[in-house]
Amino acid sequence: MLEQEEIIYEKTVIVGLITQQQSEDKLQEYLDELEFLTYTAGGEVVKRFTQKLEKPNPKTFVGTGKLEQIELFIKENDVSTVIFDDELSPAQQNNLSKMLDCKVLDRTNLILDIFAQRAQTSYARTQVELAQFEYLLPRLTGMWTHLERQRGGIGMRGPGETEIETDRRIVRDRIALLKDKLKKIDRQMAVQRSNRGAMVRAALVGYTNVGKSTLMNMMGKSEVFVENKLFATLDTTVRKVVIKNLPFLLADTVGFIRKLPTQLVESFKSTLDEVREADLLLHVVDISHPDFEDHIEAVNQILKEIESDDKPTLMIFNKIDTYSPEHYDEEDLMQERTSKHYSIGEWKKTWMNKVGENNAIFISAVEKENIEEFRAKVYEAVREIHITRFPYNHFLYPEYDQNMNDES
Ligand SMILES: Nc1nc2c(ncn2[C@@H]2O[C@H](COP(=O)(O)OP(=O)(O)OP(=O)(O)O)[C@@H](O)[C@H]2O)c(=O)[nH]1
Ligand SMILES: [Mg+2]
Repeated sequence: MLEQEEIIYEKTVIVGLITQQQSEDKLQEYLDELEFLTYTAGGEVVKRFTQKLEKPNPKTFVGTGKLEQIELFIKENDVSTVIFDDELSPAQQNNLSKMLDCKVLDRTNLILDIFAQRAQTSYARTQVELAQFEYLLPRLTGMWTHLERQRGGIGMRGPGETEIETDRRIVRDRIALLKDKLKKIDRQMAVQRSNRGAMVRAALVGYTNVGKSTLMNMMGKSEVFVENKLFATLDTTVRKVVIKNLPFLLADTVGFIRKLPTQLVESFKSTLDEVREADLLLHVVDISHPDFEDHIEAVNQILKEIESDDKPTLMIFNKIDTYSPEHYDEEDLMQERTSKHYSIGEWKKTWMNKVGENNAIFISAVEKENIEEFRAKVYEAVREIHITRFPYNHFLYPEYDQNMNDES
């Protein structure tokens, strides 16, 4: 008999602020996401704490009263971890872990932790480790500042300082070593990429958990790890795909997220090279997610950061099978009709207007809805690039519907 592995989830509370830039609704969305991240990392959120503040308290992030509430709750409910929705400064992190006497994490921490948990290959592990050390380095300085203040400067220049200096040196050395290691792997990967010849290269990009790997499996008949958790994919997988005799390369890539730690974007640069060097992007969107438009924004922002925002792009709206608009009551004169009430048809019109009729596709990868249209539009987009690159074999690849019957 198979032994069932029991997963024990750590009891966790999450904390976020309502500020002028972050309305209550927005905060709840962020906290939903933070809760999903926590679950992915192995935590169970038992309570959310929120507070209205103009800006975070520089010492403790939340105000004193709120902190007392949190402390009490933690004691009474045996909570082991508190996670804050924004990046904490080294000082805040120190103060909070002392005062709350439990594990204190922030969003960056949590994401780094998930990446560390999920990194499979030595390449991914190296990239994550580098990001973790980059995150740690300024925090070692913070630890020192805190000791210095506590025990005073004079007479403290003994072992304390040496210790931290040593720690910092170790971390810096480690960072240099990891960067070196990555450089070597990068060179190998670049060679691999250049060996792939002149085939058109497409990359699946998008927010985490939208269905990129599911689509990849569907297209490439390959088995890529799919899971309803965040960041299932950390390594780029490239497969040769053939639609109607036209071969091209398709890459599945790491999912993006709002407030992605900068350390991660940097250390994952080489993974993201696959995106940077792609001829065509398939930007996958989970239309059933209430914040999908924010997700598109966040993805576009990261594409801009890696200088890939000007590539030909197909917008793939996935999971139409689970999309349901909010109910709109026409009798209710107080209620305004907004995009939350749009039908799939209305979204189609909106996006086709925005990006062009051929560049917006609405599908369900799981229920296999509209897959024929998806294949046709991807074929057309690849073909477009292909015939610009190889004008002489134009005739080999006719328009999609001219060879509909010739299944390949
Ligand atoms: N209902 C529904 N679920 C889907 C669809 N496509 C994918 N999913 C589910 O969405 C979840 C995430 O799918 P993945 O393919 O792992 O998503 P991903 O974009 O690769 O995620 P990361 O690698 O984490 O960035 C899985 O549980 C899939 O089964 C769809 O069309 N409809
Ligand atoms: Mg994936």
